[in-house]
Amino acid sequence: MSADGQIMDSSSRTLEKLENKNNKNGSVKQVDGCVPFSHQVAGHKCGINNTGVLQHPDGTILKQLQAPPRGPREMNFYTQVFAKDCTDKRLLDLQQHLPKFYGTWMPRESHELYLKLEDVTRRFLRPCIMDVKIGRRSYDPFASKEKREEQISKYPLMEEIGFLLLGMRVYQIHSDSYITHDQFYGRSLRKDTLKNGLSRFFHNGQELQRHAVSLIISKVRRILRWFESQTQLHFYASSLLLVYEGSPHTINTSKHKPADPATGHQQGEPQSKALSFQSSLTHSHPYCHNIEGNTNGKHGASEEKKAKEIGMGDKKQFGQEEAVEVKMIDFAHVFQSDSPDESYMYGLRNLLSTLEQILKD
Ligand SMILES: Nc1ncnc2c1ncn2[C@@H]1O[C@H](COP(=O)(O)OP(=O)(O)OP(=O)(O)O)[C@@H](O)[C@H]1O
Ligand SMILES: O=P(O)(O)O[C@@H]1[C@H](O)[C@H](O)[C@@H](OP(=O)(O)O)[C@H](OP(=O)(O)O)[C@H]1O
Repeated sequence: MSADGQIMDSSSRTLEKLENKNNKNGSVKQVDGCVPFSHQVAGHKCGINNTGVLQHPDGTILKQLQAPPRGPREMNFYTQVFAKDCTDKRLLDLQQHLPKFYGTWMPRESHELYLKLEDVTRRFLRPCIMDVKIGRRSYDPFASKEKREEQISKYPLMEEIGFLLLGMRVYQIHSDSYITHDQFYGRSLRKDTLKNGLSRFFHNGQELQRHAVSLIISKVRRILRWFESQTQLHFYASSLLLVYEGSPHTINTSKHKPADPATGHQQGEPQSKALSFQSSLTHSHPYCHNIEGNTNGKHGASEEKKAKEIGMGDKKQFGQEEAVEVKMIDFAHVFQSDSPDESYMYGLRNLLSTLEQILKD
């Protein structure tokens, strides 16, 4: 559902309205069937219980508009790129690198606005997810001195490295659980530990998922090509969301396709070729700080449930392309320009060369 309306300043009150406080039984009452999105690995957390991004019952995700100017800027960006009458070839080309945008959404009893977006993790059974901030500066040209200093102090190496791991979640085959790393893990990485730090994202506890690395490299290269072809936009403090399938299960082309939340029409689906990520072992890394509970039983069942929900039957099959996803997200600081976005491209190139190094080892 789309909702026109005045853009409101975002605040922690929103989710209090959206998701009424715990009732006497301790359970959380949801409004409009929306629940906290379980695959968020970074970003602002707002509302009660520190909930951040929400998931709509139709499978899309809802990102609350941030306070102006950030929220309206992000909304305008999505609106411009996905405008039905858009004829700008560069923007049309950009669409494939973004989550699909389904307009704005408003809870029934609130005037708070949300962006309604494709869930990039949706088709995966056990999505391994990483959020990487790209660029040499994580503040925009209009940032105050304080903001600049604050951002620089968080990761002084940003200028030299050009990217920062903000968070990740990696499925571990043996334990049927996820390892997570937060922004402090990313900030702990130095030039000499960056490659191993990044490689943790591709390690399932048994082996390095080399195939996922190379598929992600090709998708990042495509995004780089888009940047090389355009001079009209500059992206600051924007991220790449990298996703690959952590489940060892493959296969079974579905007869049923998930519905497109915008149209109710069925969406495209993964093709039929099986994919197995096979590779050699890498070293373990000292920064692992959190292992999410064993997923046996609970998550095993939810994997099956999800497979059914997304119409994949008991198992899932990916073509090469569909086995990974790389999308640009977080557009609160995108500005018009008339020159190439050298800072973002620097970050992409360094990310690519670090990924290539991982493959060479
Ligand atoms: N379209 C999407 N599909 C799946 N997950 C998403 C999507 N958009 C965002 N997320 C999840 O939500 C997190 C936060 O998103 P995003 O970076 O847009 O929020 P933010 O609050 O603006 O971030 P920041 O605090 O870095 O500015 C991401 O790290 C990712 O885990
Ligand atoms: O990673 P952390 O420590 O959570 O820091 C936040 C992160 O750098 C966000 O990217 C930034 O939002 P912007 O990119 O939109 O500036 C936010 O600024 P904020 O505190 O001003 O919201 C920071 O607090």
